Amino acid sequence: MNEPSLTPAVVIGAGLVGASVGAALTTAGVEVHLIDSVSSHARVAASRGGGSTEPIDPATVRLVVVAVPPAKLAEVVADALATYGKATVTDVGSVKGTVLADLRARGVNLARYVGSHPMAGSQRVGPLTARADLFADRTWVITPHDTSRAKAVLTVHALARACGARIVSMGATHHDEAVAQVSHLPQLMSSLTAARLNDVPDEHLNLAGQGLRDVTRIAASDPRLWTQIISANSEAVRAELEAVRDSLDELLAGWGDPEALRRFLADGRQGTRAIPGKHGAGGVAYAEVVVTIPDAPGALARLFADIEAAGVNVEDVRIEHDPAREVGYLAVQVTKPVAKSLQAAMTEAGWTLRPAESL
Ligand SMILES: NC(=O)c1ccc[n+]([C@@H]2O[C@H](COP(=O)([O-])OP(=O)(O)OC[C@H]3O[C@@H](n4cnc5c(N)ncnc54)[C@H](O)[C@@H]3O)[C@@H](O)[C@H]2O)c1
Ligand SMILES: O=C(O)C(=O)C[C@]1(C(=O)O)C=C[C@@H](O)C=C1
Repeated sequence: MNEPSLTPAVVIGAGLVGASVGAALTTAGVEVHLIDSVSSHARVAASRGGGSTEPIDPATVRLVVVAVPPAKLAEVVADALATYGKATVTDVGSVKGTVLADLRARGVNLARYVGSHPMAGSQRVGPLTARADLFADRTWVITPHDTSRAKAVLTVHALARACGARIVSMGATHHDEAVAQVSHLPQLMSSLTAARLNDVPDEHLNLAGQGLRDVTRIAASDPRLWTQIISANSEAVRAELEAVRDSLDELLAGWGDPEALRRFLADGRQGTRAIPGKHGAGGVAYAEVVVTIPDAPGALARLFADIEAAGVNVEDVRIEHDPAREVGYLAVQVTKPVAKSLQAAMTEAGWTLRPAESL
C-alpha cells in the first residue's frame, strides 16, 4: 500500500513542537504552511526551515498538525476540521483524553481527527528552540478513537515516520495514565527539588555540581504550559503524587535505619534500569568516556571530529561545566565493547581523559 501523501501540510502553532514538526516535514520533502496567532513566531519558524507563511487553498491541504497550548487544542482542532475539509487533523498535545472529550462535547464529526503525542521536547518554548531532528528515534504515541477513519490513522502514522519517530498506538486514557508516570510526575519532582533552592544561600549554590543540574533541568520549563498539561491530566497525576507521599512517609518512618535507606536507594537504582533504551529496547548500560574540553574556540568541533575519525558509534553525549576551572567535560556514551578503543583514540589524539569508572 502507498504511503498516504502529507503534502501540502499546515502546522498551527509554530512554537518548539510545531516549528520542529514543520522543519522535520520540510526536510522530508513535504510542503509546509505555518500559522501562529503570534505572526512573528510563524515568520521565525519559516526563517529556520520550518516551512512557509504563504497562505494556502484549504481544500488542497492533506494534513493539519495542531501544536498550540493544551487549553486551546480542542478549539483549534475543531476549527481546523471545519476549515480544511479534506485534511487529516492531528494534535501533538501532551494529554489526549481531555481534548477528545472536549471535541466530543462540541458534537464535531471526528472521523478525520486522530490525536497524537511526540515524546520529545525540552524545557524551552518558542520557535527559536525548534530542531528538525527533535523526533528522530523518539516515541510518537498515536491515539486513535472509535470513530477515527483508517485513512486518517495511516496519515498520522506517516507523519510520525516522516519525522523519524518510533510509533506506539494506544487509547487516550491509557496514554494519559502512562504519561502521568513517565512525564508529568517527573516534571513535578524536578520542580519540587528546584523550588527548595530558592531558600538556599548563594555560597551553598556555588557548590552545585552536575547532579543538581541533571535533576532540575526540566524544572526550568514554562509554568503556564505545565499548569495546562497537569490540569488536563489531574486525576492520574494526583494518584502518582499520593504514591510519592506514601513513599516519603515510609522513608521518614524508617529514618536512621541504614538498611531501610539502602533499600530505598536500591529501589531508585532499579527504577533507572527499567527505562528503555533509545530504540525502545530494554535499558542498556553504556560506558562513558569523559574528555576534558579546554574553554577555547573550536575545541568542541575538534573533539567531535576526532571522535568521528575514531569510527565509534556514539549513543549519547552530555556536556558538563566545571564552574571552578576554565574547562568543560564531554561525556561520550558508547557501548561497552568499543569504550576502550575510543579511550585509546582520544588519548592518541592528545585529549585528557577523566579516569573511567565503568569501562
Ligand atoms: N514542550 C514539550 O516538551 C512538548 C512535547 C510534546 C508535546 N508538547 C505539546 O505541544 C504543544 C505546544 O507546546 P510547545 O512546547 O511547542 O509550546 P510553545 O509555546 O513553544 O508553542 C505554542 C505556539 O502556539 C501558538 N498559539 C497559541 N495559541 C494559538 C492559537 N489559538 N492559534 C495559533 N497559534 C497559537 C503560540 O503563539 C506559540 O507559538 C502543547 O500542546 C504541548 O502540550 C510539548
Ligand atoms: O525532554 C524534555 O525536556 C521533556 O520533558 C519532554 C517531554 C517528556 O516528558 O519527555 C515533556 C512533555 C511532553 O509532553 C513530551 C516530552
